[in-house]
Amino acid sequence: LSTWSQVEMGPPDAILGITEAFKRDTDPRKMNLGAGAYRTDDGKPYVLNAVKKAEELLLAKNMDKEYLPITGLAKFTTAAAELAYGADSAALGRLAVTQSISGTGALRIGGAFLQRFYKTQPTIYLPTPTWGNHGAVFRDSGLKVGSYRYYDPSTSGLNLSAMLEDIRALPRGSIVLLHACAHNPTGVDPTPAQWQDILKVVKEGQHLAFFDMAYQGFASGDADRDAAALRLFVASNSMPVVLSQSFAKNMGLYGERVGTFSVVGADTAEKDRLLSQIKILVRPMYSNPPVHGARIAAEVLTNEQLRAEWLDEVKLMANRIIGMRTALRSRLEELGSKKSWNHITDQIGMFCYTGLKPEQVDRLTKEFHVYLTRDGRVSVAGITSGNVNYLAESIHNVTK
Ligand SMILES: Cc1[nH+]cc(COP(=O)(O)O)c(CN[C@@H](CCC(=O)O)C(=O)O)c1O
Repeated sequence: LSTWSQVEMGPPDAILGITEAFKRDTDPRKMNLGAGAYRTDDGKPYVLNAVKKAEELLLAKNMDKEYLPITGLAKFTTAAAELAYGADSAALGRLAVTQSISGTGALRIGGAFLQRFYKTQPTIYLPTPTWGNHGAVFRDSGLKVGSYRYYDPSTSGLNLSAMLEDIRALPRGSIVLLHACAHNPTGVDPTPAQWQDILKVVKEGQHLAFFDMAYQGFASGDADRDAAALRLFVASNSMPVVLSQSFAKNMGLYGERVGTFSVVGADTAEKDRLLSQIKILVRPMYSNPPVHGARIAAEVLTNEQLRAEWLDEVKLMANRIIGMRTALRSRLEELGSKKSWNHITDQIGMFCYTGLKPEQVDRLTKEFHVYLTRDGRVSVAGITSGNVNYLAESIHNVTK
């Protein structure tokens, strides 16, 4: 009898498993609208020019491969924090920031940190729906996981009153996870005025705001605009704020795993204490982070020319996605679809929450070779001018 005979076969990942199924499909019409990874209009992954130039500059420097400090490359974490909080933010001087293994790693450090230092047996409350991996990351961090209402299927928009009601009802001092911009999977973001309402109830409940910012710049094409909610909460200085930041999408550094986790401290002395404990937590987790991606991101963020080019490319990616939203919606309307598709262009960021039912998704995949997650989420980045008509016809066929 093998040592591992009791180990069962686990299910494929709800998101990453879609790409595996897509790769197995041999039909030439196949489309991968699963994982949130940017594709150009010819359907290819995109390595930003700013990133390529940064790598050339790095190569010329003949750098060594020594260990980074536990909290990573300071040149990167400093620049990344400024990007997120704003270069003029009063919080920067008292911010405990560490490099992380992209956004997922930042969430995991955050979960572990809060489990160890934030009250006893804390619960984190996630929007309904939320990114498919959030629950597992925080459960595996030892947190209890709850939820609050967020999306309104009847309007394909935000159910603000329900969200505020649920947050008001949370136990005092709960952890509330908030998507800073480009909500995944719905693409539904609160307006600036709605963020003010959310701030008010988080403050009243003395809750901790855990911002997950995985798409800064990618949502609106404007990095400052996409960070507005985070900066609003930090500037209010009225509740604890922590942030997980990812450069996977906005810098195209997916596989380089580049991100940060940060805690806003009360002052520099507190920042030092926080950092000392984050180091003690990270050291036995993975000791220190990968160097190459952080060097690329630091180069792009601190070299004026590369930074400007990068911001142009982020806007280019965001605009291509917005263009595909418009093309898909108008094609569906041209086909005479009786359903309302306004939400396709009202929603923002990488994803469109189509409202397709799981059985309609199954038909899209089986009959039309269109791959997307069963909740009906479409990664708009996978849509191109070459396949948008076929996609519209396929969706029309399963929703008639
Ligand atoms: C909200 C959110 N937070 C964190 C992450 C973590 O990303 P990373 O920096 O690579 O660790 C992602 C990626 N989610 C998209 C990418 C694939 C994945 O699920 O992972 C997605 O939902 O498709 C998010 O959508």
